[in-house]
Amino acid sequence: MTSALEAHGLTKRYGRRGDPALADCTLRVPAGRVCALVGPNGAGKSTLLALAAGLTRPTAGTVRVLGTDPVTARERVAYVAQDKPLYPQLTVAETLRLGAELNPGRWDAEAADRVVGTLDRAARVRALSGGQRTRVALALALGKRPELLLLDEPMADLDPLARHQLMGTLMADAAERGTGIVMSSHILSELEGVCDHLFLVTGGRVRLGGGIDDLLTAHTLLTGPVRDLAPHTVVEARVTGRQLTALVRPDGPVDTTTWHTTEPTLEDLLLAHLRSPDAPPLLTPSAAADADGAVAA
Ligand SMILES: Nc1ncnc2c1ncn2[C@@H]1O[C@H](COP(=O)(O)OP(=O)(O)OP(=O)(O)O)[C@@H](O)[C@H]1O
Repeated sequence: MTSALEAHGLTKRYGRRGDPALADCTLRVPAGRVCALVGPNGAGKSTLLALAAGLTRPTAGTVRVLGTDPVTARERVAYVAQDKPLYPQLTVAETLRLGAELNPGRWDAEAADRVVGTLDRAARVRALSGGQRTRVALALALGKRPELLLLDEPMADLDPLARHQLMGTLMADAAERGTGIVMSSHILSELEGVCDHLFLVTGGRVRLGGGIDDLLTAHTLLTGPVRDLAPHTVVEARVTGRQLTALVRPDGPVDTTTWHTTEPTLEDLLLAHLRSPDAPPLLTPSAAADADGAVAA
């Protein structure tokens, strides 16, 4: 099965000095999935999206999009950058016309129109609010009928109602046409129930990646007495008085006579990994790409 995005040893260094923005990333996003890219400021999320969009070249390693190199894939991919670049002097209607002209044979005026919603078509882009501009940028992206949408913090400046509405439109479209989506976001509540895949990036490295259900079931929250947690892999352990609370990746059955176990929420999982930078990385099989470039089963 073709991957939406596949990276092998992908590294990006902007200058000669300092740490790379992205370091030796090997990952795979299966086609047709809705994938979240999360991580703190400066983690490398935008860099990964820009590499996938073919806007910048890797310093080392490779990235492939829809089975080909990102520049060749551009026609089949829509990318909405964090700053949503648009022509400020054009009206909304002129911007949509430009979208149609730039995408002959592909343009879906109806889809673009749905995203623009009630926005005044005669308004100039420069007179729009940040959230309204986001609508226009997303309309251009969706109107292109892409096979893959790369969205860099798409909902950051939308009000809650608009966010909910637009997310609904995007997801309905993705479900109907099998469009893949890879989007970065800081808003965890925006992702839960919407995304089926997730990558957590910190310091330019992928810490966690795969199907969200697989990631959740690979972890267990334990509470109980302060005891050795071996043989389980400990992501985070905290002691309050005589009680231990730990997020572990079980290695074999957990002793439920000693520990009370629950499945973590997505937020538990992400926060524990963010607080424990030394926890070993984990990619589930669907997110892992073999070192020789072949896709893992
Ligand atoms: N054009 C650039 N020139 C130099 N350094 C850059 C450039 N773009 C990004 N960086 C650096 O690369 C690192 C990763 O930045 P990136 O924008 O990819 O992070 P991010 O995870 O998207 O952050 P945020 O959540 O704040 O948007 C940061 O240290 C940033 O300063």
